[in-house]
Amino acid sequence: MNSPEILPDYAIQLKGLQKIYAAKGKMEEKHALKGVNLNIPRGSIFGLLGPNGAGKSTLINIVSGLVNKTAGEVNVWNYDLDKNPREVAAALGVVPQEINMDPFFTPRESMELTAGFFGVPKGERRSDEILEALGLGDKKDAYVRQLSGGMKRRLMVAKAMVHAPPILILDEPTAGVDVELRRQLWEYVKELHARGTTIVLTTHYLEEAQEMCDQIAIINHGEVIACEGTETLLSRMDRKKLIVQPEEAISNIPESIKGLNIERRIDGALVVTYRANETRVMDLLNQIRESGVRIKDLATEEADLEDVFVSMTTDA
Ligand SMILES: Nc1ncnc2c1ncn2[C@@H]1O[C@H](COP(=O)(O)OP(=O)(O)OP(=O)(O)O)[C@@H](O)[C@H]1O
Repeated sequence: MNSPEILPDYAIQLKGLQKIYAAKGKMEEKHALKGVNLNIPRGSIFGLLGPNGAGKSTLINIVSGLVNKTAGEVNVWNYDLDKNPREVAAALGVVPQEINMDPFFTPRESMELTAGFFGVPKGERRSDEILEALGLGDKKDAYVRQLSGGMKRRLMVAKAMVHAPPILILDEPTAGVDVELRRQLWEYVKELHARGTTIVLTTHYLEEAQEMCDQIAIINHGEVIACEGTETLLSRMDRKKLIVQPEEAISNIPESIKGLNIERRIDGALVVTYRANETRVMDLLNQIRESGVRIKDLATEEADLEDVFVSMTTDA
């Protein structure tokens, strides 16, 4: 696409974005987005996380023009969605959650059709190069119906990149994709990012988000409840875990340490979650020892995104 002269600070900006799905039949009206403000910096790998039904797909579908917003502003690559929908579409490559592809085309044909749709001149098309990069080089001329689920998903990514958009949006890109293919997909995404593409992704795999994303927004019930650098988000959570392996198996947690935030794992280990700011590990260990538990081994773990996510999205 023709980039505007001045590169935007933000790839995507949302202001007061609202979506109300009208009541239909037995379905009640649903306020799916309740005034979302979000700034997605150009050049970031931005993770959009939230429990099922939080509003992530609604948000992505509005930005990509599949769902009409009820109120608010959407700005993509300095273009207003209401005023310049075509420029917005050209700035985005969108990989939807569901695989939707014509089974009677080959990957190469499918790429060429999409390129034609976006008006990419023949001389500028890079279909083969993109298919190659996604590990589909030897499947270029196979019918889509002959591809495995993981291959189809990678073809969706390839198609989204056909017009070389500066922003790539991936909605749950690795659901149902095996480990090896996931790795391959992420390698390609990282490569695109290194070349300057802004990446926005939703994922249920928090580990993946933690590894991939430099910024993360957490959405819950249609509202953004956190939006920060991944490191900052993790450091805000001063929770740690102390994992104690007892000398002998314990059937019940001793009364005197039940007051701690303690759990017994399936493997018999006792896991105490504590706040590093408030509690010293030595004090915990002393309490455990005094309760009669003989300690065979121990370890500590930092909080991960999973902990942050659970603590933020669990309703009190
Ligand atoms: N077309 C629709 N009509 C009515 N309600 C809808 C429609 N699409 C989504 N919703 C509702 O809006 C809310 C947000 O849904 P959305 O799909 O955006 O969530 P999500 O965070 O993407 O969830 P998931 O991770 O399960 O895809 C949900 O309560 C959902 O039931």
